[in-house]
Amino acid sequence: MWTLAGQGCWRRCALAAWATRAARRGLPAPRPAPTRGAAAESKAPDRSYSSADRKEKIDMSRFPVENTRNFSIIAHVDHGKSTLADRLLELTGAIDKTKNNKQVLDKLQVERERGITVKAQTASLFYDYEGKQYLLNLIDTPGHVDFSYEVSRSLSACQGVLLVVDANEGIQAQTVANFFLAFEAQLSVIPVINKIDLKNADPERVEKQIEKVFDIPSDECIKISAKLGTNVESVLQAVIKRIPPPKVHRKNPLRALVFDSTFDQYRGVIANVALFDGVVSKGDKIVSAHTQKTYEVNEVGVLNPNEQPTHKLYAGQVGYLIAGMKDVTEAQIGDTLYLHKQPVEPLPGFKSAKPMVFAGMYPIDQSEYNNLKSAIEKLTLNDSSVTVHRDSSLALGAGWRLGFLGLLHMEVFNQRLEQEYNASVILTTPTVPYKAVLSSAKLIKEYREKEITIINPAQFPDKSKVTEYLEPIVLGTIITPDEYTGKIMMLCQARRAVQKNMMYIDQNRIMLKYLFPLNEIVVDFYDSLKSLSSGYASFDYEDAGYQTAELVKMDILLNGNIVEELVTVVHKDKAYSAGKAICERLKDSLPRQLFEIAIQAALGSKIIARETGKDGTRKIKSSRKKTGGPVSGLTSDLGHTKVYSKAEIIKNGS
Ligand SMILES: Nc1nc2c(ncn2[C@@H]2O[C@H](COP(=O)(O)OP(=O)(O)OP(=O)(O)O)[C@@H](O)[C@H]2O)c(=O)[nH]1
Repeated sequence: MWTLAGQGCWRRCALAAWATRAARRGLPAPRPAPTRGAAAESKAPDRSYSSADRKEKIDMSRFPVENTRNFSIIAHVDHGKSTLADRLLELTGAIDKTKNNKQVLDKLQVERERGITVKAQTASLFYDYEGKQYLLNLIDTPGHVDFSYEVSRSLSACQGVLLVVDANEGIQAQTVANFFLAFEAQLSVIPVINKIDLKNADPERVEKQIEKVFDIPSDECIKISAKLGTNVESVLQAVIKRIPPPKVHRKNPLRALVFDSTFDQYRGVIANVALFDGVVSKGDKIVSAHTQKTYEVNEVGVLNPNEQPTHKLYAGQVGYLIAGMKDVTEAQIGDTLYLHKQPVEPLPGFKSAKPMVFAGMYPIDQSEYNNLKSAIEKLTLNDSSVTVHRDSSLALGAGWRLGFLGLLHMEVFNQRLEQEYNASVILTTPTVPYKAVLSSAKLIKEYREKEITIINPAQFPDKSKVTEYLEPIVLGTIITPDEYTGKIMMLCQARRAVQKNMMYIDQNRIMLKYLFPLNEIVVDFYDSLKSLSSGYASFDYEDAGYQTAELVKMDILLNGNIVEELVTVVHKDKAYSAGKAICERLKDSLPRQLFEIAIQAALGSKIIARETGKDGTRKIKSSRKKTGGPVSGLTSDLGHTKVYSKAEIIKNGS
């Protein structure tokens, strides 16, 4: 069994291993800052590669493996990753220095509107240092937990990371989660303390936190202001000195990992590749290990940060490749590309993402089904963490049941469908994936297995047909000033959480670890946590498997008829309060009718809550917030979101 002491022991072992590994890797101690002359020399970018010279193809053979570094920027949300990336792009001449450079790598409309990174973005930087030309491949990653799959994938193309920590906020929950992703991938970690220009910045306190939690000596921290550009040059130099070059072989046959891809309607699939072996150039015949199809390479290049064609790409380099793949199913993220007639052992690829919430997605009009299908296929090429199953509903017709990594992820996917593919959808109640161990021989025969996963509450099997139900659980990390600890503990208890660990990361900040049932945190836990800690507590979670739970299926009836799309699964102890909340919300949200509507929540044949709907029509506000906020479509949820009728959605056009 997992005990408090056990966990501490695990962390100590992990950190000890980390320290040994760092020492074994021979990470150099931080060197003295370069002399003014050296810094001034390295500051001048080599204009032969810069934005002024985009038409010339870059000769990538000028960058031997030992002069190549691949690194990601990781951090808690809003700690300044994208701002640091802007400064690094400016310093290396990839973009001109103007006041307008704000989060240049956040290219998607949704990222600009919400001010968050949702897609990892790559940029190849060219940098002269101590008389050598370096190729620095940077990947800017998202900070929010819902997009951590992007981070773990990006790390597979890197040998090191810049771990950015806000000098005022200090280590937060996602700093810890992201550090351990890098640690497990055995990457070199360079801690960067950002925002030292802030009035309340306390970089010395943050240094101590980093030493205590990650066992990284405080003199390895680099203190910067990404906003003002203070000391950013030393970050580039640390990348060169402390991150090892990739271990690759240019003389071996080509082995390229597709770590991201997008679909362009004119050019087909554009695959982002990291070359582990060999060379690839225009005209080469390549094979996809996944589909075994052969293609001719039309273009290769690097992102600087826009596409810049090159003659070739060499092992150790990260770039893009276009090879006439016209179908979105042809370029899978995680695929290995190799040269025709020179087969290689495919690279391990990526662990597939584990969806945390599922929701039904339907076209508003069934005649739009094929267009929506094509839009979902193209978008899931770019966001491979979304899982798609076909589904259908009596009221909504043919559609899909989509799996997302969280509610923000679901909202962002929905928003991207609207903005990038002009697709309007109806989205149903989000639900977490429950499991049931079947006892009914008939059902076992039907499903062909004893333990089934239920992603649609309408298909939740009756208690008489199962041995036990299981619910997904997560290990949550909360970091908070200690004055809020009591209130937070009460909140966690109310959410059926079990405390696993508690430690001070400095004099007045505490890190709590809890095992939570996923359905207790997926909707509004973060908002409650923020509000009772005046915004100071942060939260992150990771999958922790399943636990036995007393679950019940709750039907919602309108005038005695079960509405399949509103069926939910709840914990037995919370059924009454959840039923009451849903009925009350429905009463407020249903369109005005000429007659009374009985709104009921029922467990089997037993009615547990009732409201009478008369004139509850309310205008639907289409406000969007950074987290939470309504999604378009027919959604009730686990008792927190409004319920929109299909007619309302069409009428309001949201
Ligand atoms: N004062 C100050 N503000 C900064 C600094 N660096 C970033 N910021 C601000 O912090 C906010 C968040 O910066 P981003 O670069 O978007 O942070 P991020 O880590 O990329 O955010 P996500 O991608 O959403 O995780 C922005 O308002 C920046 O202007 C800094 O050095 N000093």
